Amino acid sequence: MGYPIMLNVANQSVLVVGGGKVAERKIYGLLEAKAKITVVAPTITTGIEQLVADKKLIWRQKTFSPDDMKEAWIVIAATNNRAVNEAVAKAAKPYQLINIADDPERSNFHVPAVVRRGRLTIAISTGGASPTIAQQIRRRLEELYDDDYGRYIDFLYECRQWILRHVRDEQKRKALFKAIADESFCKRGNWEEEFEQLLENAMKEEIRRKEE
Ligand SMILES: C[C@@]1(CC(=O)O)C2=NC(=C\c3[nH]c(c(CCC(=O)O)c3CC(=O)O)Cc3[nH]c(c(CC(=O)O)c3CCC(=O)O)/C=C3\N/C(=C\2)[C@@H](CCC(=O)O)[C@]3(C)CC(=O)O)/[C@H]1CCC(=O)O
Ligand SMILES: NC(=O)c1ccc[n+]([C@@H]2O[C@H](COP(=O)([O-])OP(=O)(O)OC[C@H]3O[C@@H](n4cnc5c(N)ncnc54)[C@H](O)[C@@H]3O)[C@@H](O)[C@H]2O)c1
Repeated sequence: MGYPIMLNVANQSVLVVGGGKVAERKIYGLLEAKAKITVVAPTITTGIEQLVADKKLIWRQKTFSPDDMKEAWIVIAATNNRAVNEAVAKAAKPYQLINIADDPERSNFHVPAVVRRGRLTIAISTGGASPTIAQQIRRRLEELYDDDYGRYIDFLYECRQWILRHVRDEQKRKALFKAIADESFCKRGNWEEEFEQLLENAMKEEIRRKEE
């Protein structure tokens, strides 16, 4: 059973061995997370070519050699050659994070299907049982949690920061966090106005208590 974590890969070196369809898909996910990507492959897809032209990553046009792995924190082997993918697995140091596209057993992490909505991230893994099912579940969740929901999550983030900075009373904080995370609050849709109203009521109470 995998241990799920959210990895901060911003500005970290990632090596992708292979430049085909699978490599391209993983690269898009890595770029979203702002990783510093090097691709080693004799040929690349037109999608990856475009990323090279836009200076989003570095392409070394060559076949893999173990030296390519020196700087990398994360290594993804996605060539169409089993022996090459195996050579990548063999060259990995114990502290490197490694994903072998055709050999989950030799990988020390798997890539889940992902839904992103603002600050919300939902990752789906079937533990190697069926990537196709992971994709199906992603599509269902994408319908359930639409872009509007992402805006709501980002609104909650702003509120939370404000509350943490300005509301001292712990009970009051908790009550506010709970109120804005309520399903009916989300559904009514007047988030800003209702939040202000909630704050006003909370502050009134504070003033009244001070006067007593
Ligand atoms: C979720 C997703 C993320 C991503 O890759 O970004 C992902 N695979 C996706 C799609 C997909 N993969 C495959 C198909 C073709 C249909 C089919 O075979 O079912 C499709 C569908 C398609 O392409 O449409 C084939 C396949 N995949 C693996 C093997 C090797 C093996 O199992 O031995 C083979 C056979 C290769 C062969 O036969 O040669 C292995 C892995 N694929 C994983 C992740 C990891 C386990 C995740 C989990 O268990 O949930 C794991 C272990 C390693 C890894 O790569 O991290 C992404 C969907 C993203 C999305 O749409 O949201
Ligand atoms: N994990 C997954 O999600 C998933 C999904 C489908 C397929 N697969 C597996 O992933 C692998 C790649 O599939 P694909 O469809 O992207 O293949 P592809 O044929 O589209 O691309 C293969 C890439 O590997 C490169 N390559 C070949 N030899 C190389 C070497 N010695 N050094 C560096 N690069 C080299 C090629 O230049 C090409 O860019 C296959 O083994 C396939 O079984 C995995």
